Amino acid sequence: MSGARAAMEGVFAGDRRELSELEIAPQAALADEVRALIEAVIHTEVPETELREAAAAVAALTERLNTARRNRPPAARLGVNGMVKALGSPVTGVLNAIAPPIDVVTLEDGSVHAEFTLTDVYEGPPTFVHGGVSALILDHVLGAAAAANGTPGMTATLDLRYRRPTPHGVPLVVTARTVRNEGRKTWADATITGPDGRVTIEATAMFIFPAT
Ligand SMILES: CCCCCCCCCCCCCC(=O)SCCNC(=O)CCNC(=O)[C@H](O)C(C)(C)COP(=O)(O)OP(=O)(O)OC[C@H]1O[C@@H](n2cnc3c(N)ncnc32)[C@H](O)[C@@H]1OP(=O)(O)O
Repeated sequence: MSGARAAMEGVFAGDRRELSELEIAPQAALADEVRALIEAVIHTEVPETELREAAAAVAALTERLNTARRNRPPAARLGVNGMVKALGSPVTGVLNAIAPPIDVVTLEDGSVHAEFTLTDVYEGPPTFVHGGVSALILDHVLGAAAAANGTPGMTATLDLRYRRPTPHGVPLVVTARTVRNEGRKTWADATITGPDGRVTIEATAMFIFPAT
């Protein structure tokens, strides 16, 4: 079995250490603090001596956390369809400080939906979200829609149409749905919508369940 096929099998099978909600909470709280730290590092104007002290303090913390490590990011069976959620996902992972994180829900009609706000940590052009960050989020929700359809796959193609800039610091909506499946291939469509109700990005992707 190739790495890709094994990864897809893992979407539905529990092949990772699974944490309970009680185990997740304190580690998610730590990730929240690190998220705030990332923002503070970008915006701080404290003097150089304080920056050096802060760097040493963070290095000491990292060393402390590394005294007991897992060899893979953990998962939790909190999703629908018996799907396992990757707690370290850069989009939805509550344990990943670089994830916003976005809470993606599956609706009764099989589409997936999330409401979220991105801070200027994800800025590309001034005041707007980086296009690559939007692509990351869209790839994820498109993949989640394919998985929610019972047909997960690796992203084979991802097409984006950036219709207008996506602002940060305001509520955004992302939705995705599976539109077609043929054998190992699944197609899905998605949009990101701004607070004025206008679509900022349209996306379509094709996912392939690996042969081997
Ligand atoms: C822990 C769990 C968490 C769960 C969370 C759930 C949500 C997760 C959301 C995460 C979302 C994030 C997701 C991610 O980030 S996935 C990461 C990004 N994607 C990749 O890295 C994919 C890399 N590529 C591959 O692994 C393989 O090439 C794949 C699997 C895609 C195909 O390799 P395979 O060996 O199986 O294919 P085949 O050669 O037998 O060809 C079969 C057919 O497909 C056609 N074809 C092939 N490639 C392409 C292409 N690129 N465009 C168009 N067509 C293509 C080909 O012509 C043929 O067509 P036909 O002749 O039959 O007509």
